[in-house]
Amino acid sequence: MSNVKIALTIAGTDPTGGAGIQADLKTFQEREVYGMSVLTSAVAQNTLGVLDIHHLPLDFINQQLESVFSDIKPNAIKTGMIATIEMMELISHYLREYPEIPYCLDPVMVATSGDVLMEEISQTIIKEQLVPLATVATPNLSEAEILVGRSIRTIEEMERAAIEIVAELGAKTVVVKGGHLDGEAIDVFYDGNQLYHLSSERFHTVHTHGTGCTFSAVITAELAKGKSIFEAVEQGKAYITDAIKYSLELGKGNGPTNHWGYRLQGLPNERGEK
Ligand SMILES: Nc1ncnc2c1ncn2[C@@H]1O[C@H](COP(=O)(O)OP(=O)(O)O)[C@@H](O)[C@H]1O
Ligand SMILES: Cc1ncc(COP(=O)(O)OP(=O)(O)O)c(N)n1
Repeated sequence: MSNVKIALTIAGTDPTGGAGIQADLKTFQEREVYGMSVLTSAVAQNTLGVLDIHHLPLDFINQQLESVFSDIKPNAIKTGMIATIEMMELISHYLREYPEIPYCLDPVMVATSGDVLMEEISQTIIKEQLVPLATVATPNLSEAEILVGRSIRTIEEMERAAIEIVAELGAKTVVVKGGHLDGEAIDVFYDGNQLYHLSSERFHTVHTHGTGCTFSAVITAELAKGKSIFEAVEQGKAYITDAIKYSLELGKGNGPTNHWGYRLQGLPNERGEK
């Protein structure tokens, strides 16, 4: 029996490879876990934005899930773009069947480009169906705002939202990501008992497409290896920091991060920063 650890992502696509399933699989590979993927929506997008979205038929998503679970059981699961209520219901059914598998919920709602990746009506359902199943949820500021129903502009407000997402919405733990605030890049982690700040310098770059996907994919990979949630989140922060620092300057808009950036630690980046 193989000892290899296995991570599954259930998400949409990015043909330019910076976000979605493509980013998740690259990250799984870099973290040395075997990556599997179930596709929810095919998205025509690039570094400038989203052109079009095609949702896969529900039956076909179900067949993909059946293909995976009837053959190769993952050690951890991540969900990204789940656009419709029907998809959420289907996926939550599988998650409930395997409560022993750690689950990282990246509640993807809107891309950095401003394009909507989830039907508005599904925003309520994600709260009810998916958040309570999450081992760790990783909302960015605007997603956390939708989850708690008020604006979040300060670290204290991030902390209050983190506590509420665990205590009232039922996630086991949460990271409220501060990528869209100013100053240091501070994420707030709440484990149900204690609040932690994960901070890094802020890089002044437009190349942050897919940061959230990549961050949550690292967390999933580390959970698949049996790491604690805190260790997984710390690793996610270290990895995404290097991925942004050594971003590849690709595309005409908000380019992707560098999924092998952590291997370049200590070297100067494209902007001459060490
Ligand atoms: N310019 C930046 N410099 C350093 N870290 C960043 C920057 N932008 C985002 N991050 C980090 O990347 C991760 C993803 O955050 P965020 O961009 O808020 O998520 P999303 O991509 O879901 O909007 C977080 O750990 C955040 O702190
Ligand atoms: C298919 C797909 N899933 C998720 C996203 C959003 O990715 P995220 O990591 O939040 O980064 P931005 O795109 O918002 O920079 C996506 N774009 N596509």
